[in-house]
Amino acid sequence: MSYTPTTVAARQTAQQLAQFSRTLYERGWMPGTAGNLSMRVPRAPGRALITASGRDKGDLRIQDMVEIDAETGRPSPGQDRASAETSLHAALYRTTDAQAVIHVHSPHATAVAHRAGLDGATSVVHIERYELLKGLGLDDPAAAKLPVFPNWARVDRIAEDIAAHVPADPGCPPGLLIADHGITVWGQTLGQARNRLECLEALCQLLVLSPAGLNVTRVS
Ligand SMILES: CSCCC(=O)C(=O)COP(=O)(O)O
Ligand SMILES: [Zn+2]
Repeated sequence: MSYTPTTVAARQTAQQLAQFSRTLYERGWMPGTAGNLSMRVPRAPGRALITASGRDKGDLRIQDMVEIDAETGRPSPGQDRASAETSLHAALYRTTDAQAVIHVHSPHATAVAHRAGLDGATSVVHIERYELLKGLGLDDPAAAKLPVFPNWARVDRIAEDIAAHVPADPGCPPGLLIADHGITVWGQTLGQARNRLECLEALCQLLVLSPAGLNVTRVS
């Protein structure tokens, strides 16, 4: 059954998600139904909305959202199928201060995720010196260690890797890559998450353009 908001805050959240999704789709970052967005619902502790699975992300409506428990990803009963990647969002709500999470398949981040992914192990891409690092809100804006997680077929396993790594690494930016797949970014608002996404996508573009190549180290 399609989603019907029961509060003004929930309606506004659903509208925001649909609008952001359209913008990201139009940039070419959510091609062919790829990508998913979620946001905690203001004044509804523990609740979040996430995009339904398999929808055209350039043409979402309020009804295309699914209400979930933010930290477990469990959907409220009787709704459409939540994003297949809901557990990634839940892992970030559980382990960070995220209020909003964006997952897209933007081209440069995905290219870096393809090159830097290791077979069955987590790695980090070292990003240094670029001014754009200041857009990530890190304690040390001179360097970031962008993690790259294996793209396990079982999405819950990727979520377990994320929950184990992200809170444990102080150099970890508010974003991560999944090998051969895409990028996930979070923030205190959807706007902040989008700005961080723009910085990381631009940084990945610079890494792809740089003749120095990628500086990748293995974590596990
Ligand atoms: C067509 S891309 C394959 C699935 C994916 O990676 C994605 O981001 C979209 O999945 P969802 O279930 O959220 O539509
Ligand atoms: Zn994806």
